Amino acid sequence: MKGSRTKGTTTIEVGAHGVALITIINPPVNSLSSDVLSSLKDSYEQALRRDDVKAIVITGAKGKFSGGADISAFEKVQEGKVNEPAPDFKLSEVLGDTLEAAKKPSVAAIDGLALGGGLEVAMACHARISTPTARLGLPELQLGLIPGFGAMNSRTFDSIYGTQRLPRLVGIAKALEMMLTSKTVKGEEAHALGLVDAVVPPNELVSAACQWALDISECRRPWIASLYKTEKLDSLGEAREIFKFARAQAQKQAPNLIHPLVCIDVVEHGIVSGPRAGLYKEFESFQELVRSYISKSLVHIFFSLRGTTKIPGITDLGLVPRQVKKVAVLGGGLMGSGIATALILSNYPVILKEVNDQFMQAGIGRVRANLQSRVKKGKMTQEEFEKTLSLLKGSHDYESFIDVDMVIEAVIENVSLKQQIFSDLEKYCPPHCILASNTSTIDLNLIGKQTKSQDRIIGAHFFSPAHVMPLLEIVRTKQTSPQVIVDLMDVGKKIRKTPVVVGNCTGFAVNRMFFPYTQAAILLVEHGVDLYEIDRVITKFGMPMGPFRLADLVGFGVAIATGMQFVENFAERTYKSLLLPLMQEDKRGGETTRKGFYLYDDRRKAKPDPELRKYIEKARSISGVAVDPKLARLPEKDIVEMIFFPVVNEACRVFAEGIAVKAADLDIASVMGMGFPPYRGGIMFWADSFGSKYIYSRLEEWSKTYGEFFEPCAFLAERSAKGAPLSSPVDHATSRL
Ligand SMILES: C[C@H](O)CC(=O)SCCNC(=O)CCNC(=O)[C@H](O)C(C)(C)COP(=O)(O)OP(=O)(O)OC[C@H]1O[C@@H](n2cnc3c(N)ncnc32)[C@H](O)[C@@H]1OP(=O)(O)O
Repeated sequence: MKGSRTKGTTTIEVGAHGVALITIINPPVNSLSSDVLSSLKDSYEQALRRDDVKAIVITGAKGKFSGGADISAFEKVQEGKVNEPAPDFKLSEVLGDTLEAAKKPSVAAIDGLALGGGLEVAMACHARISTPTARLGLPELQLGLIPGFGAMNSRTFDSIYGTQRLPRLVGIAKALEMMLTSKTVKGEEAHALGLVDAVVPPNELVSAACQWALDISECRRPWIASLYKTEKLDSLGEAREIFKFARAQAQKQAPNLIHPLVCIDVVEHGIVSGPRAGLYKEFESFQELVRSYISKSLVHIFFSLRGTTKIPGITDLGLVPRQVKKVAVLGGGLMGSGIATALILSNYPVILKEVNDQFMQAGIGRVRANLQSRVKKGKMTQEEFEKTLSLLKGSHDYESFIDVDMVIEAVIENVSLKQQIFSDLEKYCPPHCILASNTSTIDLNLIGKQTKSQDRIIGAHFFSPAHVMPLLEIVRTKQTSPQVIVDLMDVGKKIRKTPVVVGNCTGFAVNRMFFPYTQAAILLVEHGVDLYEIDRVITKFGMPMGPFRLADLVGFGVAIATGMQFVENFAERTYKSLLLPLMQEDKRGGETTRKGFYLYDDRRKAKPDPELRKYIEKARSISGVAVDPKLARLPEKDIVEMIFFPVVNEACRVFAEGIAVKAADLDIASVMGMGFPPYRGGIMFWADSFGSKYIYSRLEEWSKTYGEFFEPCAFLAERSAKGAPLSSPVDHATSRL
């Protein structure tokens, strides 16, 4: 699959007017594989040699300029399969610019996208013409890299160098913003910034670019080498201030990441010491970064994200998703209203059903508030607000369900209530209608037990707030039909969620991984680790918040109810503690009650509470646990391991049971559902950086001292005995899929 992307070519066509049109062809995004680059260099040299060519236009086939360097090539470097970048890189090669210093002018004709190396090629041309909808950007930082195309391809097509050209075209501050946020700009904005020279409709793109190239060659327009432009550059003093501010921002936003700082250093070096020195630094830094753990992790996440939609036996059957025209959501609470918001934002007409008018109005009110907050943030106009909200209709009965194509049930986690609802749905909805439940823990077979519609029952597990969180856990039972899975995946994609398809069990994949996360934290606290220290260390590790701050946010009611499901189903590995119930008894229910593990002021700012000691001591005495002096002085590294290795242990069980098709799906589920830092590659990828033997031995050691909660599972024992990675495919899983 990834291998097929390394092909590709370019074509060259010389028109009567003397312009050579070079087209990059490498579907689906015209990535710059080494084959494409060699061919680009050949075509370019041919154009330079030919007497009938006065000027050159570079474009991309099928309305896409280029999605940048071939990311699978980085993966090969990272896996040690190839030894690129070329070790025989010489500065003379840098000086021998292929594009910018050539004797004939070149113009980039940009439609669709010009990203990363794609934009770098365009910036090395002497002018750029784009369509209004084209997206231009340098998103390399998302892959743990810096724009450094020349470094990667010094043998074939050298001196493209994005970190040096973008500041000279759009100014230092805007260039840093574009690189550090990886955000793209559209044609018109790119024009206003000076990144492109003209914006034209798609059907005029190539002819306008050809004319522009001729104009340059015939001296009617300026011949501009962006590397040597200076008018957009600030004075050195101003530039230093911009770099200082950017560094402070980068450190604040991503304290664990080095590559944003490297990017700033490289840009600064080019400004202070000149573009050539900047180019050399870019090359050196790129070589280091491409082999870094962070880049490996982020490249792994890039492909794993796209891999979630490839499910053997489902997505390879050639099924076409059916059109879902109308959706009903049952329950207007926090989840139901969030789901309805996500749907109407993507233009799905939605019926929101509640038990009575009061609840229905409250549900619609929540949707309205969700949309209003978008208006406030400038993400939506008032007119769009009205139009979007008009897609939502309230109802208290099932009469209007006669023509819905999908129902998503989002009522409270009560088995008999859900069973009743699904029996009703079977009666009122058309026979093709998809019957989905947003349950976060309950077995779907139980929910659909009283129906004959098991083949169209499916889990659509959203994460709160549902209109914001990017993950959609799609749960299939053994009876769910492949067509229904494909339909829900399609709706998921349309509402901009990443769907991860998992098997049916209590807690599915994400909540099963979450369960030991909170449990381990409570166990450590009862054994003497400071609660706020745990949250601090876990946040420093890269989670959006620590386990206790999260419990406050979710609310103790939900946390206790979910916990009960796990106690019932996985009693042997549950650490039983009364800490949460004791606090709840005292009306400390988390953030909504202004008191949980933290105290909250009017602006929801969390503050530690010394009072907590009394609850911890009481819970400790009920559990019969004594403070372990060793744990009271636990180093940060051990806190991280004692919290996350139990999560790895559960992820291994989920994988071994076949709940997840591949380990990479658990990486995505952990990143998008739990907030696990993407630059650590996801839970299984991170675990493999320690090795199965190490994790197994640590868990075994702790299980002897602190009990069954830590006991390593059979899968971990087996992988450890073989010294095998945890993420290698499972051979004999008793698949639940
Ligand atoms: C040295 C240089 O400075 C470094 C670089 O240039 S690094 C590369 C910079 N470019 C990027 O980061 C862009 C990455 N790609 C994207 O953001 C998106 O794919 C896109 C906006 C181009 C297209 O999005 P979308 O239409 O939703 O398609 P998407 O599903 O993401 O991609 C389609 C296929 O192209 C592949 N693909 C996309 N960009 C690719 C790339 N640059 N290299 C290799 N494969 C790529 C995807 O893996 C996917 O493959 P699959 O069908 O086998 O799963």
